[in-house]
Amino acid sequence: MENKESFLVNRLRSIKYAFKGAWILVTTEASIKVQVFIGIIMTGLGFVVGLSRTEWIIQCLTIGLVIAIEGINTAVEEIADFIHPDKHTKIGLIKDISAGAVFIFAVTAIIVGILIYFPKIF
Ligand SMILES: Nc1ncnc2c1ncn2[C@@H]1O[C@H](COP(=O)(O)OP(=O)(O)OP(=O)(O)O)[C@@H](O)[C@H]1O
Repeated sequence: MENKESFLVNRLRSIKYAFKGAWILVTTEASIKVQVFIGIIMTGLGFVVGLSRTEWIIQCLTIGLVIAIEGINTAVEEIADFIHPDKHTKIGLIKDISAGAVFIFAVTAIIVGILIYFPKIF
């Protein structure tokens, strides 16, 4: 019972830290703010055009993944700056690769958006 309680307390503490991290991202990171803003606009647009259940699922997943990957990119940048605050080609490469991963999914999200909205608008 004691183990079960400490497990639950630990899980709740992890959720608290995760909320704290999400709050830091949403309130301090310009790129995350932009993605959240786009997510809100797309959600509004979804109601306007009347997305199907499947389209809502795909849109929610896409918006969530864009923001989550952007968040991981921010964490990579923070680690890079922490372990090596000065300029270094390796740090530049690490940041470029991390930004590249964000870019790949951002392009994917645009393609998903075109596939969902193009037939509804045109
Ligand atoms: N310490 C460094 N050493 C070498 N190159 C760096 C370093 N820091 C940044 N760079 C180069 O500058 C680019 C931008 O880095 P930066 O940390 O400013 O990211 P950013 O995309 O501007 O971040 P944000 O998403 O916070 O705006 C990197 O992708 C990398 O090419």
